[in-house]
Amino acid sequence: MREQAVIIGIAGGSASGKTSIAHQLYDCFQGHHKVKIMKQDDYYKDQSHMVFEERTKTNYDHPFAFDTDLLVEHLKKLKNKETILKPTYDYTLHTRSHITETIEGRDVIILEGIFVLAEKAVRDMCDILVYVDTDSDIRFIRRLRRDIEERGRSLDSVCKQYLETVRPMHEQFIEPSKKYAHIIVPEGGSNIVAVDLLITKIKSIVD
Ligand SMILES: Nc1ncnc2c1ncn2[C@@H]1O[C@H](COP(=O)(O)OP(=O)(O)O)[C@@H](O)[C@H]1O
Ligand SMILES: Nc1ccn([C@@H]2O[C@H](COP(=O)(O)O)[C@@H](O)[C@H]2O)c(=O)n1
Repeated sequence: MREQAVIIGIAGGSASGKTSIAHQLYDCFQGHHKVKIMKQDDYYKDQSHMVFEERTKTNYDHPFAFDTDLLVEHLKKLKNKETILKPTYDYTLHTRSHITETIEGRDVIILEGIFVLAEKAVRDMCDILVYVDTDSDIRFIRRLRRDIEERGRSLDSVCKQYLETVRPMHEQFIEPSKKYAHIIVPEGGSNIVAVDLLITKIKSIVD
């Protein structure tokens, strides 16, 4: 087994299927290796000093919304299989939760998030860079359903946020970051062939 962890970065638009692919990779490797899924969203800046109303106005699709310095610091430690104390995020409150997770050294780190490819310091930490490419209408429908069911949002708030920030920021930052990908996966987690190829490639590095 390698002395350093292998870091797989998975980027793509909101609701493109990053989490689904991350879980498929996790399920494949976890019996043989120590694996951890890391969510870039856990590194959204803490906003507990702001009132809730103010937090709803943040642009969550701009790089400034993230504490990228902390994420990179943690990735460096994870690369060397050192332990980190990872923050966790609460989408219903728009800020960090009080829970901190201790993550000990792992062989494989699967990092997923909208800016994994767009942020140079983050992508430079990854051994394999994946972009999940799913059409925007499909992503919007999935996001609408998910945000209402799981993130405590209303139909109006999802539509407003999508038009005001999610869509323009996707076009400005996320879509252009596709050029940094080693592998582009159309149709997200339902693309079994692409996920199989990805698994084969990761195995060749890890084993
Ligand atoms: N291939 C698919 N077909 C139908 N729904 C999907 C598919 N992939 C993901 N979803 C759903 O879409 C939503 C977003 O998927 P997810 O993998 O969490 O995307 P991301 O991590 O990119 O935001 C989730 O509710 C998930 O269940
Ligand atoms: N308080 C927040 C924080 C983030 N978001 C949205 O989450 C999206 C990223 O997560 P995915 O699982 O969809 O990749 C991003 O587009 C933010 O708009 C939010 O709505 N509220």
